[in-house]
Amino acid sequence: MSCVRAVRGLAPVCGFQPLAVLSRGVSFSPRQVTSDASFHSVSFSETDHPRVLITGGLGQLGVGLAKLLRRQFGKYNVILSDIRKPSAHVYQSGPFIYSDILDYKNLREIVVNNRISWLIHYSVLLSAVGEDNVSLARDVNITGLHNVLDVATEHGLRLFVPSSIGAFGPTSPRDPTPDLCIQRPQTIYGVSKVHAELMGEYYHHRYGLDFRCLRYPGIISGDSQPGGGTTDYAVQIFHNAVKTGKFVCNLRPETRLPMMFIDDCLRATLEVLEAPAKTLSMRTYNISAMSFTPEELVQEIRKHLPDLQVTYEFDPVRQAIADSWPMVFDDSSARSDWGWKHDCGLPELVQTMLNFTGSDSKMARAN
Ligand SMILES: NC(=O)c1ccc[n+]([C@@H]2O[C@H](COP(=O)([O-])OP(=O)(O)OC[C@H]3O[C@@H](n4cnc5c(N)ncnc54)[C@H](O)[C@@H]3O)[C@@H](O)[C@H]2O)c1
Ligand SMILES: C[C@@H](O)[C@H](N)C(=O)O
Repeated sequence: MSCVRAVRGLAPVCGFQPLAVLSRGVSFSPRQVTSDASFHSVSFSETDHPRVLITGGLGQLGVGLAKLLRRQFGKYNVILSDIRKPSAHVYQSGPFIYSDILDYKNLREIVVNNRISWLIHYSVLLSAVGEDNVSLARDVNITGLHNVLDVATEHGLRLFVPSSIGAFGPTSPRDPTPDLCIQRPQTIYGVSKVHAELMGEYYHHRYGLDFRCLRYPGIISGDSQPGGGTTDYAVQIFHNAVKTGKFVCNLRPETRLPMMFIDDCLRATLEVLEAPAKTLSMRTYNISAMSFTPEELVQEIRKHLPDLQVTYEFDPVRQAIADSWPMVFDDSSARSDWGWKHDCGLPELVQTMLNFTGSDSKMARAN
């Protein structure tokens, strides 16, 4: 069995609620917003489909999300953006635009000129690279978030910001970790994620911003590389297993972390974005699929590649981060509120990843 499934049909979604609106340097009332066309968000009755902007879209998750959303809403209704140069394939597959999340005016211009109605905020420095450059992580993850919150509020956008298992810390309950509990993360990444959750919920409460947030586990993908996180080993092992038959793991064998296949993660994102507001009892949800240790992953891969050789040389920074994160994620609220259900467990994940990396390396050898 592999982890491939059709996306649910598009349900109609409601527009933003015209409560008091926040604007940089300008304060205006809901009535003024309605009368000023240049500040009015696109309502779904005008277009049928949302107009989507994805920030930080050239990382591990953005290209896959754009592909999914373009299938659902049309190629030209989904714009990828980043500060990096896209590959020829990405550039040819749909609209791409340069956007530095720290440039507020540029962000606003893109939203206005393209009549954006959904903003999906993926720009980030992940947990391990964030510890290498705290000041940049603070800028991108916190100042960038402020820019996105303001532009989304000002223009009545639906805003999705992912959080992470990294939003929890050593004093959180780790097995299982519920939606609501102590959150005292010990990384700049985790601190910025708690900040994003709280700011988004505050803007929802204070200004009516349609903020939606999922706490993703470590995400495993075949056709995109992770960007410097603690869970990266669980992607890299497949590439090494297929190419060289050897892998050096930077976490200890018994380190248990929640993980998810990318297709489940992206589908969850679309589902929560489409969920009628009345089904959301919260604005920030845990989502989960499986939890495993490096040792358990190796055992599962060895069912297909019995000669795989693995050694463990743990990286102290990543190990300390992993030891402070949830081991098992409780996502019962997402399941009961808006019907979240994962498709892919560990055996299916391994089969799917080996199919992908195997065919990928055969193609590379043939070229
Ligand atoms: N991948 C995972 O396992 C995982 C797990 C939990 C949560 N998340 C969250 O999902 C989102 C996407 O994650 P990802 O794995 O694709 O991240 P990634 O690190 O792979 O990609 C992040 C992107 O942000 C871009 N970026 C950096 N600085 C920027 C700036 N100033 N302006 C615009 N873009 C900038 C980078 O160029 C990069 O392409 C993030 O919010 C992340 O925290 C990811
Ligand atoms: C878990 C997640 O947020 C990311 N993959 C990281 O390890 O930093």
